[in-house]
Amino acid sequence: MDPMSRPNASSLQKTPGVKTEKEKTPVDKKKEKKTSSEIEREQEKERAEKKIEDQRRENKEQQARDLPRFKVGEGENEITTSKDTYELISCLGQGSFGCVFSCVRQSDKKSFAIKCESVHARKPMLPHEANVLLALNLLKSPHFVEMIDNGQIAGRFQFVVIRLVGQNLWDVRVEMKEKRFTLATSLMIGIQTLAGLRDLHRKEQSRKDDIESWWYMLTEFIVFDIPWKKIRGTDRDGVRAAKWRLRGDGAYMKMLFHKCCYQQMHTILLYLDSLQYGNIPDYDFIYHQVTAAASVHKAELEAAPDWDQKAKRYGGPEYKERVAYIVKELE
Ligand SMILES: Nc1ncnc2c1ncn2[C@@H]1O[C@H](COP(=O)(O)OP(=O)(O)OP(=O)(O)O)[C@@H](O)[C@H]1O
Repeated sequence: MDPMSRPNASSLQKTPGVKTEKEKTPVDKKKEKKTSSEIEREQEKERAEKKIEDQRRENKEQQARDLPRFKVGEGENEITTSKDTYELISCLGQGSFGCVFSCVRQSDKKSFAIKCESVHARKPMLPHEANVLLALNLLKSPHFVEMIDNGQIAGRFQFVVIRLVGQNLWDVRVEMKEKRFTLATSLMIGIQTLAGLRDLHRKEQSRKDDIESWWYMLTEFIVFDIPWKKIRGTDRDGVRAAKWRLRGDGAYMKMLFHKCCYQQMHTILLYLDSLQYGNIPDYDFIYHQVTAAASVHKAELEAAPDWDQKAKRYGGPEYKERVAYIVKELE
């Protein structure tokens, strides 16, 4: 034996946390002894998981290849429909299912946004979104962008051309000082998004659920340091559990809104919990709770929003009460 390879005292030293043969109990030994069918099952599971993962990756790569291969000044930077040609200018963002570009309509040089989705998307969303936009455009809702054109590049992607708007609220908020909105702006956003949901809910069934999501959005704006902020992302169950705690734990809810708006936000949540899935929520009641919160805390809803301090006052659409709830019109 080569003396260099002979085991020495140090190589036989026990690894911390690992039991020696002598220390192992019968249960430990049983655990170690996997039957061949158990090993096979495990290997099969691993192979199946890898296959799913590979398919997912391939599908994503395929989708990326389908979308416009855009590069400023070169690449694919024009999309033509039967109505017009749109020159792509820049990439505005990527959603969960495609990408959005700013573009210029060639006939009149007006700017728009163009939203594209691969025809290989696993759960196509754009056709549904286009239908919803069309219906909302018929209703002339000021809370949704106008869709002016749509089409498809065969085998590659489908697209809608919509009005170009400003940055999304998330990005606007991140750019704010302290990354948060003032109470007045938060409540004003609450009112506008509530009115938007009310318009949207003239096609839709999930009204209660949507208003509940709206409530959590507004809570994040008002409270800022929400308990589920740190667990956002992958841990959906953690977020759900933290949100549900608000329902059963009165003290927790009070603590969350200890600075302001407890009364009104609590009333809205109790009201939402009293609704059934198919009920049409009383949007005006919720609106009155938000305006009550503004008045109690002296938040001026007519003031210029945080992102537009040059404006003298808020210039967006106003919440209209007692709007007739026309469900039939779109059916
Ligand atoms: N009409 C538009 N005008 C200007 N920017 C837009 C417009 N539509 C979308 N964007 C930008 O593109 C980004 C992606 O939009 P998209 O609608 O695909 O996804 P999202 O609404 O952010 O998320 P999700 O994929 O969950 O719906 C938006 O966050 C926004 O910054």
